[in-house]
Amino acid sequence: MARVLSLFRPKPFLAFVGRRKPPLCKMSLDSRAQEVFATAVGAVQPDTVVRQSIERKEDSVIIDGHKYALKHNLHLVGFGKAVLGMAAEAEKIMGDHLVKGVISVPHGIQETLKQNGKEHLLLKENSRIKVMEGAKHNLPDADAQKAAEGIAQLARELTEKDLLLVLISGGGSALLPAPIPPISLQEKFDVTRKLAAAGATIQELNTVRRALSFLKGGGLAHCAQPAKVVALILSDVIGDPLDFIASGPTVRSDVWPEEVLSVLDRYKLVDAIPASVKDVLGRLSPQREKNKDETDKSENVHNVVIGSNSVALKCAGRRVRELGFRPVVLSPGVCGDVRAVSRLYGLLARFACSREEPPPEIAAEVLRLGPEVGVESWDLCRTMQVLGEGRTEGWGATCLLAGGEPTVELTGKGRGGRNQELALRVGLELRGLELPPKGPVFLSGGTDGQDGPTEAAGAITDGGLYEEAQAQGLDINNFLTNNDSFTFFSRLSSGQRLLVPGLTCTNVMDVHMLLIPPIPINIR
Ligand SMILES: Nc1ncnc2c1ncn2[C@@H]1O[C@H](COP(=O)(O)OP(=O)(O)OP(=O)(O)O)[C@@H](O)[C@H]1O
Ligand SMILES: O=C(O)[C@H](O)CO
Repeated sequence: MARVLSLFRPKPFLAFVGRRKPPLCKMSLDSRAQEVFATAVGAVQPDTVVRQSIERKEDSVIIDGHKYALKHNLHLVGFGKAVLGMAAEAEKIMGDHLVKGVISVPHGIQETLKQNGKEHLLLKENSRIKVMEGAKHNLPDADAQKAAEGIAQLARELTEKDLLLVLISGGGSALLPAPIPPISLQEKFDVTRKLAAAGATIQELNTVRRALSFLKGGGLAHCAQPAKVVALILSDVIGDPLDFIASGPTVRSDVWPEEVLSVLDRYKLVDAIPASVKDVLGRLSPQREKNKDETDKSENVHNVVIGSNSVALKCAGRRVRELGFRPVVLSPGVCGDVRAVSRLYGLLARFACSREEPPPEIAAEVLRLGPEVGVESWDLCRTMQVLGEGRTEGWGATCLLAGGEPTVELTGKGRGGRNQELALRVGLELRGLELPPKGPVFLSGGTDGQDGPTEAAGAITDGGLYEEAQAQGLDINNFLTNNDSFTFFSRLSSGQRLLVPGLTCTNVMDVHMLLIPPIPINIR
């Protein structure tokens, strides 16, 4: 254990923050990749995104171009993994105009933030916001349900003079459970757990959650009527769909029982659903009725995405330029099986490093993979154009940036995560792409700092991975078959390739990075 822990000292990741940096020419590609990752994560810190989205002007605030008068009428609720830091910042900005608040945040988060030296993300002692911790292991529980009740209660008490600020981030669904009776919390949990285990997407999961909950799918905004509602949202879903992030509690959405049943049917779960769920779906959905309510005024609700994977990639792109690379952002929506995604990055690296005009088969395969990995042909063509220019016109080093959330089909019982598995697979794809002095480097990291049930956020690899592993007696294929990427990277070179930023307090899915060094003149 002591050996494993020693791997997790946040070494190079934070090593550059607040210190004089080594000159660019002395920084390795790996160090630059870590620095860019740190910038991406820094851009979407909960306090930063809230500060950037609220402009305080005497007794009013401007949010996304809308002005709201402050008359000691502001109430605050929130739910999600990044919400504590968001709430702390919002309270600082709103001062004593904030009357009262309730937030539902992950179990143990306050203690964890203290231990990680992140006190600035905690509420002040005399805060008017009540913090309720729950949803241990990201699963809805009685504590989270109590918090959801507190949040609903606060919303119900509001009048037309009030303004409700709703802070939302990933993990919000589990932190705001409010099953529609007669469904019990356990029954609702069982349905979503079975769906998740069967491989349902977050859109499918949240379609079902919205149908079974009072507060999701616009239910919270409805409770707050006739008050004005402003929701600040840190997105952890590809494409930033307001109605799916945390199951859209402030976004009116119709619930169609047929749609919910078709999701359950797709995963062969219709027969397994309890009578209470059938009962709720069988009746005209309360949410559907509620959404037809004439008093539900949508102009009273304003939803704003204040942080996302795109925001993180944009800032990362600026840092990439400072670090001597030409940035190209492929897409913030990379998804699909990790094998297809690793193949894509391998092909793009081959395309960029090709000594001559790359064979047309490479571009053709890249374009064929597009739909499988959620990337438009247009984005693939644009990216290949930049990579091609880098090669033919001597642009120097290039850095491809992307984001999203690929999936891993679990076949083994090892310890790992999708970022570490992706990095491992890309390392194999890069084999043989050695350029003097070093070939392309690939980084994949979860912006929340935690990749699956491991202490790492991801890993950094290059084409030398296979030989390095062999020399140390590690059989890569065995580790891959067993989904044991964390054990692999922990053992390889004393864990040096692991990316271990520690708790980041935010979550905008994953960041991928392919750093391509300049192609030497003699092989261009
Ligand atoms: N041994 C493993 N190897 C590879 N991937 C794994 C392994 N174990 C779990 N995973 C993957 O990790 C993912 C869960 O990762 P994680 O806990 O980082 O959640 P997340 O999707 O980032 O959720 P959240 O947004 O709530 O943080 C699942 O997609 C699962 O398939
Ligand atoms: O809470 C949720 O539903 C997921 O994190 C997606 O936002």
